[in-house]
Amino acid sequence: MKIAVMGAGAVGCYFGGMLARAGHEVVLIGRPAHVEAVQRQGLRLQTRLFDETLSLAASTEPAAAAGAELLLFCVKSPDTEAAAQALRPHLAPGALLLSLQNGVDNAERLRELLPVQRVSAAVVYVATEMAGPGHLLHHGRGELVLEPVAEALLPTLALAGVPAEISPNVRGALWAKLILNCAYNALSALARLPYGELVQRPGVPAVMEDVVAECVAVARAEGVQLPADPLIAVRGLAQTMPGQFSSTAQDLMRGKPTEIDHLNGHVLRRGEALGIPTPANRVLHTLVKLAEARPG
Ligand SMILES: NC(=O)C1=CN([C@@H]2O[C@H](COP(=O)(O)OP(=O)(O)OC[C@H]3O[C@@H](n4cnc5c(N)ncnc54)[C@H](OP(=O)(O)O)[C@@H]3O)[C@@H](O)[C@H]2O)C=CC1
Ligand SMILES: CC(C)(CO)C(=O)C(=O)O
Repeated sequence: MKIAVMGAGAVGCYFGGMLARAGHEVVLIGRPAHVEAVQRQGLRLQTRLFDETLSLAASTEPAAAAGAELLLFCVKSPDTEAAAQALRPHLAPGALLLSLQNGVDNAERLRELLPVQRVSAAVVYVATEMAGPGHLLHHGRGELVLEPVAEALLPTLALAGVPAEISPNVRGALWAKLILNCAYNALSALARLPYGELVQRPGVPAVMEDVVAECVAVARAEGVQLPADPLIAVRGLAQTMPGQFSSTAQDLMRGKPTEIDHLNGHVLRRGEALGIPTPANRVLHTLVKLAEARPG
């Protein structure tokens, strides 16, 4: 299968790399530093189970997606519009596009922006990072939950070592992940603490409960069916990932823009539209925006 990855970063290089390793014709579309490294010396895929360097195509040009049957859309949520506009002229209408992104509305936005008939949101359960140009470091997991439109892809993913399942309630699963992000990401970023220490600090569990209650109220008003009790999931995350810093913390530490507008920011915008107060989410969103704007 010809596969294009838009956004050759931590998620794109992992899933694109796994598919290339299974023999598919994969092209990574990304920024010059990563692309040049992959062109020069291949993609190093350092996972928990193996450490291999793969030879695969890489380009800085969205035109490299021409002819792809499958697109993995893996940019951060604030980059969705720009990346989609760049891809738009090069997509075949019959292609299947998977949005491998956090946030709950990327697939919806892509359906409006792109001429492809099949778009599926993917809930991504993986921990990966770019250890350097052309070097992907995988810390664990790697499963996807997809919409029914992507069902035909399951055998291909399974053969590539990517466990995936189809859910009729991907929206609920995306919201469940959004609630974890709303509870942890901003607090971990602002306090610069990993989850295990964060939840030990006075006041933090109570703030998280307020954040979750607001998210649940907005989700219910949106007609979202949450698959499980979000508060139990939130309490569990610090136990399963005690050493983890949120992606928002990592972005701020690297001086990069965060996805906060699509996390707590999304909840507060939907809350405003639906007449549901979201003061805890609003404060966290504003504090992260202030931290993001701090020079250096
Ligand atoms: N990393 C993880 O473990 C997980 C991430 N996610 C989600 O997956 C999504 C992707 O995250 P992640 O892979 O970590 O992010 P990264 O920043 O590592 O990767 C995205 C890459 O795409 C590049 N990019 C952005 N726009 C374009 C463009 N128009 N053309 C070419 N390249 C572009 C970025 O460059 P630049 O930085 O220069 O803009 C960056 O290199 C996010 O929504 C994230 O929340 C979900 C679960 C786990
Ligand atoms: C689930 C969580 C909170 C894990 O770190 C995450 O998705 C993130 O950091 O963005």
